[in-house]
Amino acid sequence: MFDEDGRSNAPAAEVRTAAVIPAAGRGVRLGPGAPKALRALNGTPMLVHAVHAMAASRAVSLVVVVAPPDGSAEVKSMLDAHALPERTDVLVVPGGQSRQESVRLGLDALPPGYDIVLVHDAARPLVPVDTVDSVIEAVRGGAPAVVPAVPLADTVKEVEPAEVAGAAETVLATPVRARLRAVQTPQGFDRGTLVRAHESVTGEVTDDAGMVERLGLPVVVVPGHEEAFKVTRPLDLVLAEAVLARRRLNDGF
Ligand SMILES: Nc1ccn([C@@H]2O[C@H](COP(=O)(O)OP(=O)(O)OP(=O)(O)O)[C@@H](O)[C@H]2O)c(=O)n1
Ligand SMILES: C[C@](O)(CO)[C@H](O)COP(=O)(O)O
Repeated sequence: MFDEDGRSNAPAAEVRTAAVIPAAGRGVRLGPGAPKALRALNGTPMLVHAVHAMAASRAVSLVVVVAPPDGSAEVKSMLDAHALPERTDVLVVPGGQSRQESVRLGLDALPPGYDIVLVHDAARPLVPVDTVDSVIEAVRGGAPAVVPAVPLADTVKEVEPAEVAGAAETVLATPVRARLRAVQTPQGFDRGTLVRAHESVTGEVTDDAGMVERLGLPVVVVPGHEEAFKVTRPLDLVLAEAVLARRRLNDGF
């Protein structure tokens, strides 16, 4: 669908979209307990919220869940207990040792016929459907890679990391905050571009769009959303449940 320079050469209307959800992480920063994606938010596993957030978009017709290595059966029964719209199929595959490996395993399991791929953290269970749709729309519009992002509230410093744990760090620089963005998921891709990135880019990367950047292709930014935050530390669980409570109030029940 895209040539080597990232230019689109397919009509948008024929394109089908799948979402890959890496959910195989432990959640070390969240503390002891079940793998993070399987932990409950208001009684429903975080992963189930994330799958439903993808399925809320009418454009998404397949969700590939990348489960904790020994957790595929548990994930399947969790998903069976929470019906998805009829238009949405689900596949569950076991994950790997790193997020990058888990995403690649999800991509390997994608059947033909899906030309746009979203990659969405199970750890961002509350992303609103409008954000998902903006990402898809930008890929349909011709971008090889799209990220949702929000401006930063804090000033950011680049530091020289301490050589010994606990020692003071020193500041090297203060990047201009107005040029910085905190990047969220789902990140959206032309499938061929994402597969090529995963085949050819090695070394440490913290997101999929970063791999596309290394191919020298443009990554387009669309507005993210404050509710698309990543559940990483214990306080994030409290915040996520508060967001769900606010949504229930706004929905009138
Ligand atoms: N081997 C891994 C590691 C991470 N992930 C997924 O990647 C997403 C973002 O990762 P992160 O929030 O860092 O999750 P964890 O790796 O579980 O967290 P931690 O670093 O605290 O252990 C999560 O949905 C997580 O399940 C994955 O599928 N496979
Ligand atoms: C992909 C990501 O959510 C974009 O912000 C983030 O980089 C994942 O980082 P993590 O350390 O694997 O949580």
